[in-house]
Amino acid sequence: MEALEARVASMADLFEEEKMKNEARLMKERQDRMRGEEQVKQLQAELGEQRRIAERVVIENRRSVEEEEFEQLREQHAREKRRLENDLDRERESVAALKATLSQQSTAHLTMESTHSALRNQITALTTDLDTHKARIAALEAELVDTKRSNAHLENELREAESLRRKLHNEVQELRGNIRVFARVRPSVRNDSVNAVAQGGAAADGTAALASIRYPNEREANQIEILAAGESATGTATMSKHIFTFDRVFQPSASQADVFEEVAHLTQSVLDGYNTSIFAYGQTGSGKTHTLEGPADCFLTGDDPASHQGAGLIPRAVQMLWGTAEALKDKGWKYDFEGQMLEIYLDGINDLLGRESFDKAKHEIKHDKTRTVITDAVVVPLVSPQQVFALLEKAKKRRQVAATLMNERSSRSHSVFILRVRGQNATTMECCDAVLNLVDLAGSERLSNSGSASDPQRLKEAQSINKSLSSLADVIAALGQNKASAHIPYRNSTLTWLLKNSLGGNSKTLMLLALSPMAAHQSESLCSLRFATKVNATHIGTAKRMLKVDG
Ligand SMILES: Nc1ncnc2c1ncn2[C@@H]1O[C@H](COP(=O)(O)OP(=O)(O)OP(=O)(O)O)[C@@H](O)[C@H]1O
Repeated sequence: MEALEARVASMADLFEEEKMKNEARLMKERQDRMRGEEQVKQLQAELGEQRRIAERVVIENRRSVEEEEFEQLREQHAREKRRLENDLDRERESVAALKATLSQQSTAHLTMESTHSALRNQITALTTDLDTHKARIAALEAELVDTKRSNAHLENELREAESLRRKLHNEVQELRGNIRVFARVRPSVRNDSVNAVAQGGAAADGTAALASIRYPNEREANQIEILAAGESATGTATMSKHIFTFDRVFQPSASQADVFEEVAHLTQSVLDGYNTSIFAYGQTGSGKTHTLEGPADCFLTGDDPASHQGAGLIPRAVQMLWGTAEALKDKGWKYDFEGQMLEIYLDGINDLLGRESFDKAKHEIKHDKTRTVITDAVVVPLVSPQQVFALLEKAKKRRQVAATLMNERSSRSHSVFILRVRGQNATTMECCDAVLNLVDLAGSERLSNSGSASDPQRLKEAQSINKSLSSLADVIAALGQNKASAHIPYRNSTLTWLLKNSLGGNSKTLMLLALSPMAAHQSESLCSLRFATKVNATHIGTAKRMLKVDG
């Protein structure tokens, strides 16, 4: 009990102690709270003060920003004002300009109105004119129809007249005999002076002396006269005059077109079925190739070498034959052409269109009644003048190759272009088959002038040329005897044997004698002129048309 009482007493002490501690703590807490509240009040007062300061700062900042903005706005307004003032000035100026334009345009408008009314009057007048013209055009159209009709009629008549002209030309040709000789004297060329200087025969001014040549019968243009210095039997110097008459003589001034004009009809007769041969004869350098072909690059002159003013007989004849064949289509004719290009050198044949660039084949010439065949030689169907020119150029190159290989042999070989023409007329059932030979003969100079004395190859060439040219003369002379039984020595040379079917009574022959104008060549010219005179004196009978009617 005592323990319990002691315990209660200690517990009461503890309780008292605890109570006192609590009160002390509560009092302390009250004190702390009172101190905190004071601090809070103080802080709140400070905070209020800070807020006021901050608000003042904010207000001041805002005011300064607003002042800046105000300043910017003021400047912007000032700028805007200036810009507007400028715009206003400009607008004022443009209004002033527009006012000026307006006043001009009003004036222009007034002018235009008066022009307009004048034009309207003009239109009325023109409309009246137009009506008149329309009526006139209608009348002219009617006239044109009439003219076309009468043109067609005239064209028909012209075609018939052309046929008649061709027939008459052939008849005249037949009456005059079928060998014609034309002589052509070439102008002096630069090479003449070069050669004369080289041979010491040039005049003091470096030019070569010209032969004394005259053309007595200007109107007929068929005579040439050469005045040659010589010696009498007693040794006195003499001057002899040699006059030669041919079918036509061309002076150095004659153009290629002038020469062709005279030869055109003859070449054209191949379309009528006449075998025709044209030989260019003369000494080396006398103008044979120039007359037949033209300048060196004559077949390379664009698409149409025949239109070149220097073009020779061959390109012109080819162009004309194709043109005429085309025109004759209206009359029912259809023509086929084929060609061969050969060279005769040392009496042998070289095929200039052969497969090899230098032909080594041995060719034989075979004849039947109308046709001549050269074995192993190329025959090319020809479809256009351009194709012919290309082949002629090829042949020319081949000849040059051979010439380079064989020392200028082109002057010492004959070149033969054979153009075979076959025609058929579906309306009349006529058909024809004829050949045009265009032959550039080798230089005709005599042995003494051919440089053959010192060179055996030259001697062989010169002998071969002489043989073939004299065979040609013999054949022509034999044909001139006009005897059915006469022996014609065609076989004496490859040239005459090749051309057998195109020489003689059945065909037309033209010898184009080329002559140099130079004094140094005068004696050769006289020889050529004498040869041509013999040919000209030959009268070969009537040419026969190689024409038959089918059915
Ligand atoms: N009518 C002419 N007009 C202008 N030049 C010409 C005329 N005839 C010839 N010639 C010129 O004279 C020179 C000799 O002519 P070309 O070559 O035709 O002679 P050629 O007789 O054929 O000679 P070759 O026997 O050597 O073949 C060439 O330069 C040629 O251009």
